[in-house]
Amino acid sequence: MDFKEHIRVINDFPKEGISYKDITTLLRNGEVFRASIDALVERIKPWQPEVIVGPEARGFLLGAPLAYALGIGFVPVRKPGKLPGKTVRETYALEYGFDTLAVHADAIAPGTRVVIVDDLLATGGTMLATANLMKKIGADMLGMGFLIELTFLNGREKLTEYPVFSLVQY
Ligand SMILES: O=P(O)(O)OC[C@H]1O[C@H](OP(=O)(O)OP(=O)(O)O)[C@H](O)[C@@H]1O
Ligand SMILES: Nc1ncnc2[nH]cnc12
Repeated sequence: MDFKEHIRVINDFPKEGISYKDITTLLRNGEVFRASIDALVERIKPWQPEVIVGPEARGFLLGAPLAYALGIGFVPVRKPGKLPGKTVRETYALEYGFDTLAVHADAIAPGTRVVIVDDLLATGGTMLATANLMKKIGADMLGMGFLIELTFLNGREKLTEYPVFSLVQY
């Protein structure tokens, strides 16, 4: 399956100079959506994770069905002020701005085998912040998977501690 054919590219969104990779066109096609989850399952199952972690918002769209397919739990990493319990936080830089991420402090028991999934790797700031949150709560980080990687932004250089894969590259 050529996932790129189903990803819409919109130039100058959300700011001039950004070539936005829109996955809504992939998600709305049931066959392609399922194939993308199946492809993630194939890559991630051998790592034998106990929990999938996904950052808000697009990490939920792939992470939750992936966890369901693997028959394991899903832990959301959220933007601040959204989680009701005690949280740990990390601030990070985006391709277009700054943000903070938070996770419930008790979301994952120390030593739990965790894989993080997101739709897209750009500068790597989101994934590094998510990995740092996992470190803070004592998770055993097995690796990270992405649907899309923007290779020219060298996000992988921030993530050299971990195995990283992506299904399509720009
Ligand atoms: O590698 P980075 O430079 O950190 O960029 C990648 C992140 O940017 C996008 O999320 P965004 O923050 O736009 O939020 P959204 O998922 O709520 O749309 C994307 O879904 C990744 O999470
Ligand atoms: N170019 C891009 N397209 C879609 N989502 C993004 N997140 C960060 N950079 C992005």
